[in-house]
Amino acid sequence: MRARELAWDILWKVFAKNKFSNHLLAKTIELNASFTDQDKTLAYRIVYGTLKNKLYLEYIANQFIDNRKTNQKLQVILWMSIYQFRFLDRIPNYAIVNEAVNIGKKLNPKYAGFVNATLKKIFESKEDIFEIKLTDETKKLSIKYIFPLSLYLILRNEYNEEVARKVMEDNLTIPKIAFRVNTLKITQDELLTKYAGYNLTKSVVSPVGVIAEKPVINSEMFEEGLIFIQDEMSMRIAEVLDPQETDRVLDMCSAPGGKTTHLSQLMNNKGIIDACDISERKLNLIKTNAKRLGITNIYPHLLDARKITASVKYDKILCDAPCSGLGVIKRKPEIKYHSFTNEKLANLVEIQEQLLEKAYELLKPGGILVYSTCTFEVYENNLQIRNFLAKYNDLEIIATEQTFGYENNTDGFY
Ligand SMILES: C[S@@+](CC[C@H](N)C(=O)[O-])C[C@H]1O[C@@H](n2cnc3c(N)ncnc32)[C@H](O)[C@@H]1O
Repeated sequence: MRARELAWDILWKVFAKNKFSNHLLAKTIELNASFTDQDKTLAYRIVYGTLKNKLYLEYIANQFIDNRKTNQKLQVILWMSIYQFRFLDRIPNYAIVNEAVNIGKKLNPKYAGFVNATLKKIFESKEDIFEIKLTDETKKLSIKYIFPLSLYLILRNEYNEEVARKVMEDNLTIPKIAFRVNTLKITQDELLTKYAGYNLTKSVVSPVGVIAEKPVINSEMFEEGLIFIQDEMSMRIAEVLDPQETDRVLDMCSAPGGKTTHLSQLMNNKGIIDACDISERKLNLIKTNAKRLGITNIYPHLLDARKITASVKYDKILCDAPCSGLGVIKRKPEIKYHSFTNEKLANLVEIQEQLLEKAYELLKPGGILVYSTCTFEVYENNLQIRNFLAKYNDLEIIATEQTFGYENNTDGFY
């Protein structure tokens, strides 16, 4: 499989089957051992570039096709070809067209002519096809910021125009490369000195956060378990729970272990952390991560946390609930395009409510519960907690906070 074919395959699965591009890219590249570094870079750039700009690319393509009558597989070929034409230097037009025609031909020999003719028409057009000429201001904003109209309206209704604009602008910025120092092995200052070549700076959001100017995945500091790659705002969650060395802690939805390994770090690798998750694949990542970081006080359980039947009660509980993920669209642009229906929202809200019920049952009197999500959707956040508190008069709220990604160029969290 060649780079563009691979990119098409991944984009198709993201758009048609709600899959996540990072998993698909990692898996497919692993399976294609013959891929050169150049192939990998091109595949990454086309996948992320097309995803990030999809609404704009679609707007351009729709000036040349009837999108209601054109098969979506063909539309994906057009979007990724327009992306290369508009945003990638040094790729000759004939190479873009040839590769696109080959992908079309493989899908259906009849597609080749359509792809060839449409792309030639687009590439030979005047520059003004790239201007957004819509008169409806809301639709124009949606394309300008590459932000689905439905999400813009949710933000506007649930917050206000200013917040909506800032979230939309932020969604186009490049996320920072952030990681957490594993203080079980090294201090933040020691790490900064040892790896000065990475131009590392201290985070202003978390005392163990660090920002790097270049990727740190598979670096020596990563392999040696000195760091955990994590968004800075996500680090705040374990810090807010503030677990102690003698605590018994429950992390209800813990995989792949970002917050649970941080909890362990804050507990000096002492006490007990019961870490549940329903995904076996992701739970295995906790084991791998804990091993790399030198952590031994986490006990992973493959379990639906709503069905925990433990007789023990916990000093501290973290409920980092499954959610709509709208706070992480800067890092995972596909979330914007996954359909966000009322039915899906209602289902998530119900699961979150059931998790909170279980947390209440398992919390010691005087214990502390942190409920967190990576979304700005109020039904999953403020309203969820308001309903929860209304049910029990022995619960007291210590603090609530909704953060948006635009405040510190982080992910958005509740
Ligand atoms: C937001 S992610 C957790 C991220 C994790 N806390 C971290 O910091 O790395 C939500 C997790 O909830 C898990 N999940 C969903 N429903 C669950 C349930 N009923 N019980 C336990 N885990 C669940 C998902 O598999 C997913 O890994």
